[in-house]
Amino acid sequence: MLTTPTRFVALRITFRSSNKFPISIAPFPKGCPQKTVIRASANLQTMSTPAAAVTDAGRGSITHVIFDMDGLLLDTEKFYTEVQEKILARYNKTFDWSLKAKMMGRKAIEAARLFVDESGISDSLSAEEFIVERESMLQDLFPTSDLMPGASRLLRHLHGKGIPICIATGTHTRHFDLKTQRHRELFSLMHHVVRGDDPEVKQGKPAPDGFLAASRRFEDGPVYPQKVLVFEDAPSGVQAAKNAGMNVIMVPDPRLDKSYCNVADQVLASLLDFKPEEWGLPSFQDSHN
Ligand SMILES: O=P(O)(O)OC[C@H](O)CO
Ligand SMILES: [Mg+2]
Repeated sequence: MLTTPTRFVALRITFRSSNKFPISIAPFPKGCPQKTVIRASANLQTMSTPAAAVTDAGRGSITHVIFDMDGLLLDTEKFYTEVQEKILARYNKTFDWSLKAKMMGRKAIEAARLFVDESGISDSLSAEEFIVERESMLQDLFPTSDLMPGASRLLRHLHGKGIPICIATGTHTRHFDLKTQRHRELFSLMHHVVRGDDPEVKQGKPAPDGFLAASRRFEDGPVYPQKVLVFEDAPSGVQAAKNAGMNVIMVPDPRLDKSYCNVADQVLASLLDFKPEEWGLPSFQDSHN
């Protein structure tokens, strides 16, 4: 009989080798064996992964960079959390980070279905009703969005060095416009933006659609996946980048269970910790310290 950790290992290997993406991502149990970590692992408490832990696959050969937006460039995940906590409180339930981890990064309707189903309120509130209800609250919050630490420095650096950059976000166009309205100049540095309601994004993250569309739209695209570096904060987004065959750096919220960090090639506590030269990109001239 298989032990629980071994069962997780078997699922993991089947999943990766078949190149399929899951509908939902189950976390590894805490303390999963080191051998299940196919790429670099990192403990969120220990900040950035040592350079030696970065795999060789795309290292030194990155030519293009794709950014996630919510929770990575913009501090917007807190708005979703706040609103969802309020809604669940009405049903005497709490919104926890295991549900948050599954929802983040996904298209709105996909996240909404997870929310009502997994919190057990689907008999009282449909996914569609949930979206309508949270919308009025989010509309007021999104225009106040702040940048995440290091986002401006990194985007300006890569753009200034001529590295093509773009965004692949699960957010639809109307929310994108609200969230970025205070940051138009910075976001204008992007070569292009692929949003969740883009016709080429048939399925949201963890499907690779958004990242593959983003790769195709570079001037010299489609770019060979191993030459692309993706920055993500969400488990579904990290998996989407891997499903697209790309390199991925995860910058997770520290409250996210560390078991979600095993898929990324590198895990950083902040964009400020990124060292471009580890990936063959021009190094920063400044120091953030
Ligand atoms: O993290 P993003 O940018 O793909 O956005 C996804 C949702 O809008 C928020 O989780
Ligand atoms: Mg995100």
